[in-house]
Amino acid sequence: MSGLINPKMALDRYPAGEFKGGHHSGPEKQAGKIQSLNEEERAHLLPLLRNAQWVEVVGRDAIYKEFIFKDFNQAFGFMSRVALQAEKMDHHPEWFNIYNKVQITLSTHDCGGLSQRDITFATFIDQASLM
Ligand SMILES: C[C@H](O)[C@H](O)[C@H]1CNC2=NC(N)=NC(=O)C2=N1
Repeated sequence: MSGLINPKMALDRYPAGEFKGGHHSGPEKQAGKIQSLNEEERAHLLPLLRNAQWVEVVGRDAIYKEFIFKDFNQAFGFMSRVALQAEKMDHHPEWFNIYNKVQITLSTHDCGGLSQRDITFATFIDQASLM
């Protein structure tokens, strides 16, 4: 699938929790509360996501992408990889699966919108869809 997020580019620019040039140690570190992405971060990161076929959800600060696999087995293998990573990150997708199709929406409930975690997770999800 062309245009996948280049994980290096996305994470180099904003490794999870560290935003160079920000006013604080990192968007997620302020007072332990996760911060939603600011305008500057969005300006840099959202084009990368759009390039990888993620779309912004209308009426919600969230991103969405649909994945289609050869069959259910492949789809479920993908979902298993994503589920394990979700547990590892303590960051979970909103998703729907019908046979070989997996629809994923990402947003951070703790801040009511997109955070760096969603970017990091989307990058992982794109990689996991290639395996
Ligand atoms: C208690 C638990 O750590 C929190 O509820 C975690 C779990 N997984 C999560 N997943 C997502 N997408 N957003 C969150 O804010 C979130 N918070």
